[in-house]
Amino acid sequence: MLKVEHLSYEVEEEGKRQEILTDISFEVKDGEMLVVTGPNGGGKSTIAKLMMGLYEANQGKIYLDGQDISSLSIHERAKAGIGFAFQQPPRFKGMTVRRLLSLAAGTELPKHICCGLLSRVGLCAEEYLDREVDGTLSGGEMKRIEIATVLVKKHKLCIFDEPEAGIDLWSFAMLVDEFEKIHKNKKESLLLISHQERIIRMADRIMIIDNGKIKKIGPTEELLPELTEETMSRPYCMME
Ligand SMILES: Nc1ncnc2c1ncn2[C@@H]1O[C@H](COP(=O)(O)OP(=O)(O)OP(=O)(O)O)[C@@H](O)[C@H]1O
Repeated sequence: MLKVEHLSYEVEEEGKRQEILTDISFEVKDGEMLVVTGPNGGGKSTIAKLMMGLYEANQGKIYLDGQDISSLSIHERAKAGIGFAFQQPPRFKGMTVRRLLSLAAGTELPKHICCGLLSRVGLCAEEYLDREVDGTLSGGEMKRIEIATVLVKKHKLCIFDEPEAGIDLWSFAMLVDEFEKIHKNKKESLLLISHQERIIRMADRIMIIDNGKIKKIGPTEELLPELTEETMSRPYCMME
């Protein structure tokens, strides 16, 4: 289980301190799917980056299965069982897709396993295995390859930051199926940041982040009607 207690994060810009997140506390239980949503700039990606270890919180603690992981590096958190896919995946010149998948798996993967993984995210495997993970891949291709690096092995917690961004409708449907499978298996917990109604509907619970604070957190059946109503009356809107 992931347990987050009183997390705050601030940055310094031109000598002025700016609070990005204030007193964030929540849990993701074993096998649970928590979807984080809310207006642009609210602080969702910052939460994901704090969980991954890309940023260090100014205050608060993060526990994974009771272990305090607050000061562990990205690498150590990955070893502790956190898998993550960024909103904008990094590119690695000189590294092939097959090598990247093997690195994520922690073992040299045979061709048929790599092909199976790429097919799960809607990529025609043979075409991509020897491609470099560099600027020649489109945003949507890169995004799907990164999602495949999370699917490559079991994690205690998988974090996906806006997996829908830049993905075509056909591939998106396949990704939703993958998330559903993980969710039904109940062997991994899911923390998904999304604006997509299909993903939000799959959640066990929803957390709405607005202006650096938890605006609401609760069961999907309770929050979804409110969320739908609210988005109709303000500019923030969920994608159907
Ligand atoms: N290092 C930083 N320096 C200054 N401001 C930052 C920094 N990181 C994040 N911010 C600001 O913090 C706020 C939250 O950003 P974040 O990316 O977490 O929002 P978000 O909810 O994920 O938004 P979106 O839905 O657009 O992806 C934004 O206003 C952003 O500009």
